[in-house]
Amino acid sequence: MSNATNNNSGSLESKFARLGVNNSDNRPQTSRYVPPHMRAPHHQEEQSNGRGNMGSTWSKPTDRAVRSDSWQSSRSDYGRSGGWSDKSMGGYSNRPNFYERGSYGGKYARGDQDYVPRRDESQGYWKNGVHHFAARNPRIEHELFGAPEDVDRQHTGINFEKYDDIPVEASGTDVPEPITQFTSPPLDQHLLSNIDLARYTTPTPVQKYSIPIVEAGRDLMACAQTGSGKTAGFLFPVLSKLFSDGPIASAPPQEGNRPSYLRTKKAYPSVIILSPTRELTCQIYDEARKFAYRSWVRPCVVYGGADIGQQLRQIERGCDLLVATPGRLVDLIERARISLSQIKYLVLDEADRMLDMGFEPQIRRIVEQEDMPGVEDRITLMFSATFPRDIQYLARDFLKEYIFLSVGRVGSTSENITQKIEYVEDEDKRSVLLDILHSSELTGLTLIFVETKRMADMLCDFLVGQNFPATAIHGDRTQRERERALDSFRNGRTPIMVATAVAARGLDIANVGHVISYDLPTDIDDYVHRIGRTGRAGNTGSATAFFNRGNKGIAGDLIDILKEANQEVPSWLESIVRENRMYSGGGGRGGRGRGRGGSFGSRDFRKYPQQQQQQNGGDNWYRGNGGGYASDMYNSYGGGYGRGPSNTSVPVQYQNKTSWF
Ligand SMILES: Nc1ncnc2c1ncn2[C@@H]1O[C@H](COP(=O)(O)OP(=O)(O)OP(=O)(O)O)[C@@H](O)[C@H]1O
Repeated sequence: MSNATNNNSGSLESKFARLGVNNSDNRPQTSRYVPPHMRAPHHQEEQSNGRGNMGSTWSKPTDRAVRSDSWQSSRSDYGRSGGWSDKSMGGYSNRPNFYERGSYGGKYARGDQDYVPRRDESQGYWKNGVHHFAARNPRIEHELFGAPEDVDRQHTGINFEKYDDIPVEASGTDVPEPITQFTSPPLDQHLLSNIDLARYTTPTPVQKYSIPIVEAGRDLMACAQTGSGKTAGFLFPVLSKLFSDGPIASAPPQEGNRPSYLRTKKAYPSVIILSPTRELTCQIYDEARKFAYRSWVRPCVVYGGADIGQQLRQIERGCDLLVATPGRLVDLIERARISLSQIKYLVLDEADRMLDMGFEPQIRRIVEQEDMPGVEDRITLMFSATFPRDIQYLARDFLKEYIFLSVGRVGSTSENITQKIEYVEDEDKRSVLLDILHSSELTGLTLIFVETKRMADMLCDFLVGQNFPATAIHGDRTQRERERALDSFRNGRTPIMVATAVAARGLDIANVGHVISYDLPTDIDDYVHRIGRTGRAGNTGSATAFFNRGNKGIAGDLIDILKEANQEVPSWLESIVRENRMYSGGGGRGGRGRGRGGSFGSRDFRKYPQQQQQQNGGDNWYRGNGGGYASDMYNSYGGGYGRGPSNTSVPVQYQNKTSWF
């Protein structure tokens, strides 16, 4: 213990010295550490002197186009009661206005099964087995694909090619050969033209494998590092097939003998993509719009917290690909506005998070209890950077003969992210944070993760009070506030955002240079996703975590993650883990052990024979129904989830984290 403390105090004191702290100001010192905002008394004066320069080395993100409007005045959207004149009124300015012209109704409007009409001028259509494309539209193209020099678009970074060095493992029967280029063998020509517009030149490893797997009609569970292109990994093969095959030929079921004026306009999408958070759902929708540009496929989006009337009007005009959060989708099904009877592709993105958030009943209802075709008659895809074992239950029920694809170690972080763990006591966190924010090394946007909504508010207020341009995003803010916050972060008006786990998954924001885990999560997978908001698409980024004894449950997993990504492991962290082990009698870790072994491996549970599962002892939750989902990857769990052998019906207990964020 003393070892850890000493190491830490050493580092704090050296910081202290480095910063030239003047101790003679006789301020009451509640801590040995002196916050930067208290160090130089004249500092505040500088700040109040007009715009100043924030009185620090803090500078506007250098590589970002600086808006001509007052940076100071747009320091934060926080606490404002309105006055936002932003035309988009939200973070997704490239989302279409749902009241676009040209409503032509849904797919079967003319009773012609092979006719998907054009719904607006940017929409193509399908007729007599031929895909007719809409004319190109420079305005929409700019809105969807931006310009090459746009700073708020993700550009591939220097390490993009290095993705190819990551080992890939694909298990299952008859795994199709990966492709090497989008053009060999080629994806649908129209999709290729949209990929060109998006300026993608080479597929990432997950795309190289997922494209032929899905095109071969196989189910897939894919796990690849954050920021490595999983979204296109499922969108490309699905859209390519839809573009070349056209709409499903079968007619939707009739609505009985109800008179036409009583019939609701029901949508019959071919693709459903479920995702856990509203922001991620919108982001996937934006990607779908890009790659479905000018085609017959019309993407739509529905998510909670937004006006359902508007979403219904959008769907009424035709919906071939629906991106949805589970709760809102159930709502629309109950209102008989969506039928799942024509679903050909079901995608579950970040499925593990959906379980964490307590969405399992809704997901099971959508997939098993409505009119969705059964597992044999649809293609089901699951994508995430982490696959904790709970998700295997869903896989067992939702997927058939699936291929398990792991790009790199399941749940590992990208080496593009430089990780640093700092020992910081709770009472020192604000000061250390200010230090980091004042550091001249900081470039780009900074995302700060905290555990509670209250803390997000408090920390944001504190930062704004310190003249930092900050905003916050969490589940207690209205959807509109969330979108505004994201928007002002994304475009650099408030280059600091304090967030709860609501922003942890999937969000792809260009130029996030630094992720700070102000509070560490209790689950290592959450840590992996959070830091994955930086270092995306081959770019580099840094992540700093504040660790103290309250986080010791995650220490062992943290060390594994650091070692795997070739990061420096602080000696005090190793001491804490050793101490933990001694304290717990040499047993496993206190937290969610990952049971890693070897330098590379997968978690395809089907690969582990039943006998081996039993040998792992205490956690043999396999099902005796021929599946054999082993748990040896999690052998440090130490039970608690015990699922008796062969078809017992002990309910699985999922930790519901919804209230946390
Ligand atoms: N083949 C490609 N070439 C260039 N850029 C790509 C390619 N595929 C994806 N990208 C870009 O990489 C970024 C990250 O992609 P994406 O958001 O799909 O990652 P992800 O693996 O889903 O991450 P997460 O696990 O955080 O959800 C996006 O900005 C996307 O536009």
